[in-house]
This record gives sequence, structure tokens and C-alpha cells, in this order.
Amino acid sequence: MTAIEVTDLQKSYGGTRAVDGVSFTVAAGETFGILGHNGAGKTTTVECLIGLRRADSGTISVLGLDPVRSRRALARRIGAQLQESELPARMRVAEAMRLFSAFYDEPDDWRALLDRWSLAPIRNKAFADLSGGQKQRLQLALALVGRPGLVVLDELTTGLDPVARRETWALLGDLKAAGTTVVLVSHFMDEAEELCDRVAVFGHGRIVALGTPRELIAETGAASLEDAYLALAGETR
Ligand SMILES: Nc1ncnc2c1ncn2[C@@H]1O[C@H](COP(=O)(O)OP(=O)(O)OP(=O)(O)O)[C@@H](O)[C@H]1O
Repeated sequence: MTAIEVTDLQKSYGGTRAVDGVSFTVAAGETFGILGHNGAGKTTTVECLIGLRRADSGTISVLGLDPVRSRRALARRIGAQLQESELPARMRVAEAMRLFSAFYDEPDDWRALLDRWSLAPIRNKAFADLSGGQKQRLQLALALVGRPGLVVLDELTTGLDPVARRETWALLGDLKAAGTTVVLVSHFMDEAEELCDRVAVFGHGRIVALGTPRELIAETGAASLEDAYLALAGETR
């Protein structure tokens, strides 16, 4: 089954072509990585996927829905952790979890999620007083509280310490085992190699390579996805 189908997506901001004819599909249960240099169009693409931005042209289907026309219906079925999303400064961790769980018909147990994401000890802290990594973990727990079938994670582990990063990988492994479809935007090639079934390498608003990490490594004759990425990225500059 196909979870996401994107065909010839185009999006410009004024004179800047952020996304310039991108097409890809993501199968249900797949972990799909979106890689690429700063400004390659990754965030714009995922924002179009979840209905936060309207594409100039092209078609997008997410869980069988048009993300712009069915934005509210889709919001109940997907979880998103985006770069730099903010909560009210004074909102406390537990309060945010309780509030978000109320948006969904069959939410996960938010108290259990606090434990799972090591947020229980800071449950009474205000959002403004959290460290960058704590904010990140909270955003992720909030993205999962509705038990979504699809999660979109933009720079999931940026700002996390090495231990928290590995813990997050393990939790993502659990999500995958539960059959959740994951779209993961990342600058970490070790993360993409470990977690993703397939990756798309973006360059200047286009997909310049798409395949399993193993395929991209074989195609470029590299020793790792990081080396394969550097070889591919060199071609896009
Ligand atoms: N709101 C905006 N207004 C104008 N230009 C924008 C806007 N958002 C993004 N852009 C431009 O669109 C292009 C693609 O940006 P986008 O954020 O999608 O890239 P990205 O691959 O996610 O980058 P990064 O890795 O730095 O997060 C860039 O040239 C960026 O400057």
C-alpha cells in the first residue's frame, strides 16, 4: 500500500524555486529519508506534505488525502515534529501532553509517553525553561501522542546529545516495528543509513538520487552512505 504519492511538485517563493519537479512515493510502513544540502527544498517538501504550504503545481496524496483540502482530517492521522516549532512559553510539559492528547479520538497514554521519552522528571517545567534537546524530545512525544500511522520528522536528532540520539533511534525502531510510516529529514548520514529503508537525496529543489542506502553506496562505489552522499552532493554544487 502507498502512504504518500508526490508527483511533479513545484513550489517557489518569489523568484526562488525551492522545489522544482519532485516526484516520489512512500510505501506504508516504510521509513523514507530526505537528505540534501541547506536550502535544497527538504522542509518545503515536507511542509507541502502535511498541508502547511500549498504547492504551486503537482499533486500530493497522503494516506489517500489531499493535504490542503483535507488538512484537518489529515492532522488527526499524522504526527509532525518540525524544525523550530514553538509552544507558549509558560506551558508546562505535562500540560502540553494532556492538551495535545485531547485533540485525538484514541490517543496514546501521555503519561507513559513522558516516561518513554525521559520527560517525566521535567513534567512541571515550562516550555521556555527547557533545554534544546528537551524541547526536541517533547515535540517528538507530542507528534506521537495521537498514535499516528504516519510521522514526519524534520531534523529529529539535531541538538540531541549522543546518548539521547541513540535512544531516539531505538524508539524510532519501535515505531517502525509497529508499522508506522516515517518521513525523516536529516543531515546525519549515519542516522539515515541506520534507520531508513530508502532515501531521496535532494539538490537544488530536485531529487538527484533515490534508493536504499545500500543501492546508493553501491552506485557510487562508496564505503558508507556518508561517502555516497558526499559523492552525490559534489555533483549538485
Ligand atoms: N518562507 C520562505 N520565504 C522565502 N524563501 C524561502 C522560504 N522558505 C524557504 N525559502 C527558500 O527556499 C529554498 C528551500 O528552502 P528549504 O527550507 O525548503 O530547504 P531545506 O532543504 O529544508 O534547508 P535546510 O537543510 O537548511 O533546513 C531556500 O532557498 C530557502 O531560502
